[in-house]
Amino acid sequence: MKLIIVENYEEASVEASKVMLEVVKNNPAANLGLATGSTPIRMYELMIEDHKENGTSYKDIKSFNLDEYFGLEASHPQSYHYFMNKHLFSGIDIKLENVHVPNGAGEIQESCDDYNKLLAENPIDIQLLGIGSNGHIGFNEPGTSFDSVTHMIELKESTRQDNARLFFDGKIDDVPTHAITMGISNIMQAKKVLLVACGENKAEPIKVLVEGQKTTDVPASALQDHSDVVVIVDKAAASLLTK
Ligand SMILES: N[C@@H]1[C@@H](O)[C@H](O)[C@@H](COP(=O)(O)O)O[C@@H]1O
Repeated sequence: MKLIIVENYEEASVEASKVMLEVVKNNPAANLGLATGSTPIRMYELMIEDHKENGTSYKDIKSFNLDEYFGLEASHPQSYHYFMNKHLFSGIDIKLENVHVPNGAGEIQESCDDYNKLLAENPIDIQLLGIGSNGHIGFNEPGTSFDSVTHMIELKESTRQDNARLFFDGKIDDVPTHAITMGISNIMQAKKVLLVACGENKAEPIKVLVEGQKTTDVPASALQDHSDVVVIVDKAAASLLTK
């Protein structure tokens, strides 16, 4: 695991965009595993700036998002599909037919099976991850099996609170109770993983990921077994690291 500790969110975003852009520049037909949440927003802005200034093209890139709220259509302003269009896809030249987000508004088993098939056919070159304050990756909440593939999950109260605060004007009742997420086994199959975490509320799960024992209580700790992981954290998220 390569750990990069930087001063703040802006520096973390700059470092993360360098890692993503290196993959895209080396392989203009790469398969990108993408993430939502507040953390990647600035990194996506930097990718758009690079596309406009340097002409990096995404015309042969395919994208595969980690997760989607269950019950929200892609057109819903709080859906992760909508988030991706707003924060990244509308600013680059990716083809919309090459964009993939789990279907949160379809029949559950069919949506999960379709996504697993898609991932099996399109190996991911780099998987971007944030981390939940309880250590979740994607929406794989504590207790999820490391063998899991794309599945439906019930969100923890703390996760719904975190996401209500950041995206739903604090209204927890508006946050869906379930989501469809890539499983931990899908994530582990990516050739490279880039995890970015900023802020004090990420310090506990980052400590377990970097220095702790692998445990399903902190799903991100599964990454200890991946051979190519880059973890970028700001000082606050690194504040409990001792080694
Ligand atoms: N499903 C997403 C995760 O993929 C993301 O990593 C997490 C952290 O979000 P933030 O970056 O806003 O802290 O939020 C959500 O739960």
